[in-house]
Amino acid sequence: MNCFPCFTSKKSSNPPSGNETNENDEHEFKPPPVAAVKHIEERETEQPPVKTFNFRELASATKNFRQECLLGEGSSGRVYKGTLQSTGQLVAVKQLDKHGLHGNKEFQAEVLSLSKLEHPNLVKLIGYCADGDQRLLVFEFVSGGSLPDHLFDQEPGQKPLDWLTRMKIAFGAAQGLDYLHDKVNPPVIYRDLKAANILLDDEFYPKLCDYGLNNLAPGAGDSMFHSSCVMDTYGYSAPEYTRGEDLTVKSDVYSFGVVLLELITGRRAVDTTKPNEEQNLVAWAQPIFRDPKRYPDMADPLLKKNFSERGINQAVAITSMCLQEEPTARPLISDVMVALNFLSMSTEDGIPDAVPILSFRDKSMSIALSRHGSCSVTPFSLLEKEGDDDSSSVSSESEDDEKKEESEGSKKKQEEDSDDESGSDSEKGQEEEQPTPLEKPESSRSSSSDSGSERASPIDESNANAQSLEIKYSYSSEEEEEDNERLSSKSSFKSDKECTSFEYNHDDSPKNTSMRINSLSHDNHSDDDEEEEEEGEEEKDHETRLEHIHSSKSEAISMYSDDDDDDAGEESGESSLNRVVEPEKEDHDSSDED
Ligand SMILES: Nc1ncnc2c1ncn2[C@@H]1O[C@H](COP(=O)(O)OP(=O)(O)OP(=O)(O)O)[C@@H](O)[C@H]1O
Repeated sequence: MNCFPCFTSKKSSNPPSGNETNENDEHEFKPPPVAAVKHIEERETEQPPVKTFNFRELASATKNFRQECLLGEGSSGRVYKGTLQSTGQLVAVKQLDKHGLHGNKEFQAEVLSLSKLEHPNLVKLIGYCADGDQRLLVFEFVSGGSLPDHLFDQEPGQKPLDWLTRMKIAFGAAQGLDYLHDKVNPPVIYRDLKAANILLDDEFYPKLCDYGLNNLAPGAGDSMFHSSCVMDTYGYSAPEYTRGEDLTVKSDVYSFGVVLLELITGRRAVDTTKPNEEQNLVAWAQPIFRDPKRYPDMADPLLKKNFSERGINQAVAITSMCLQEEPTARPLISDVMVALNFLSMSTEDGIPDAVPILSFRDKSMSIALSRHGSCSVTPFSLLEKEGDDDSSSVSSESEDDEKKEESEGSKKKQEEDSDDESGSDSEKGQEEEQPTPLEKPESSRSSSSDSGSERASPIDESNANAQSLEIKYSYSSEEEEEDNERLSSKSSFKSDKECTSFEYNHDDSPKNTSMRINSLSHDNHSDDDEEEEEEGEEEKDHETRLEHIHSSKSEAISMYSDDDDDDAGEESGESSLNRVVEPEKEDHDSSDED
C-alpha cells in the first residue's frame, strides 16, 4: 500500500476494520489535512492515497466472486459484497467490465482523482486493484441498500420512509453534491445522479456512489458514450443533455430535482406501469408545479398526509426550481442544501422553520420560497415608509405574490443579462434584493387571525429580528475551527429579545468555508450598529446589511494542489478530476457557466 504522507489522516493511516467502525466516526467528517505542498520526492512517486489490492485478496474477500455475494450489476460492471481478510472490513468490490479497459497508468490516474474526493455523503473509495487485465475498485460497504429499495421496492411489512427522513436524505445528498460542486476546485459534475446511486446506511444516512466514474466506465471517451449515458439516466437527465449540449453543475441540479420529486411523490422517475401521461414523473409534475394549491396532493400516499403543509409546499417549490428547463434558472446546489436543511429539522409542531431568504447565495431560491411561508426580509427603511400608513404596511398574500412575480420577472432578466457572473452576482443580488413584504412565521399567523388573510406588521417579532442582518462568508483557518468538522446549523425564531441565528460551518471542505448568518434584533445590536445609529446614518442603519468577507485564502492551497505539475500530470495520464486549486476563487459558480 502506498499513501501520500500529506493525505494521510489519522483515519487513513489506521483504517477502521469494517464492523468495528465507530458509528459516530462514520458520520463525522474528518477532512484530510489541508497541507498540500508536497515534497518533490513525494510527487515523483505519486500513488493514490488508497490501498492497492492484488486480485487474490479481492477474490478471497468475495468468495471468488460468488453469485451469493453479487450486490448487483451496473453499466460499469458488477458489484460484490466482500470482507477483507486482513481487517474484517466489509467492502463493496466493483469489478469493471473488461471491454474498454484502461491502461494501468490511465486507470491509476482516475483512481488517484477519485481517492481525493472525500466527504461523509460520498461512498468512500478504499482501494483498487489493477492486476493483469482486472480492474477493480474497493469501496466502503453501505449497509442499508439504495434509496429505491426503501422508496419503491418495499418488502411486505417494511415501514415507508417518513417525511422528515425523506428530507434528511435529500439534505444529505445535497451536501454530497455541494461538496463536488462547490468544495472541489474545479467542480466535479456528477453526471449520473439518480435514486439508485443514493445508498443508505442503517440509519438512513445517505451516501452518493458512482461519482466520478465516467472516465472509468467502458466506452468512456468514445463517440457512443454520450448517448448511452442518456439511456442509463433516462428520466433524470437534464434537457440540455438530451439536446446534446454540454453538462454543467446545473445539470446535476436537475437530476437532483428528479430525486427530490421521487422522495416527495413516491413515484419513479420513469414508470412504464403507469398510464401514459404519468409515466414520466417530471412531465406529470410540470402542470402541478404551476398550481401551488395542488402541491400537497403530490405527496406519496404512503405518507398518509403526515407532513406539514408548509413543508411540502416548500419542498415542491425547491423541486420545481431544480427542474427548470433553463440551466441558469436552476438554483445552486448550495442554496438547495440550505433550504433542505431547514426542511429536515424536526420542530415541536412538525412545521419546519421558515427559511430566512437571505440565507441564499442566489436570489431565485429566495423568491421561490418566500411564496411558501419563508421569512422574507425587507430593508427597514422601506418598511418605515410603508409603516407611515398602517394600511399600506400590510399586504395580502395575493399582493405579495404579485410583487414577487414582478421581482421574479426582473430577476430572470437580470440572470439572462449576467449569467456569466453568478458568483459575484449572488452577492450583488442579495445587496440589491427587491423588497418583499414581510410575512409572519406560521406559528404566529395561526393565532393572529382566522380570516385567512395573512397580514404582517412591520414591527412584528420576526420583522424586528430581521431588521439588521449580517451575512459573513469567511474562510476560517483549520486551527480555529478544527472541532467543527461537520456542517452544523442552528436556527431559531424567537422573541424580539433574542436573536435569530444559524451558522454553517463548511469545515468539511478543503477550504474550510464558514458561512455565518446572524439576524439580530435591535436589542442585540452590535457595537458597530449602535455607533452607526449614533452617527445618524438613519437609512443605512435600518437597511439590511450584507457583509461578505473573504479573508486570506492562503489555505486555498489544498490537497488537490499539484502546483506546477500540470504538464507532468498530462504526461502521466493525469485524469480530469485531478486539478490544481487556484489560489483565489472569487466566483463560486462561474464554472458551470463557462
Ligand atoms: N458501496 C456499496 N455498498 C453497498 N452496495 C453497493 C455499493 N455500491 C454499489 N452497491 C450496489 O451494487 C449494485 C450495483 O451498483 P452499480 O453502481 O454498479 O449499479 P447501478 O447504480 O445500479 O447502475 P449504474 O452503474 O448503471 O448506474 C446496486 O444494487 C448498488 O446498490
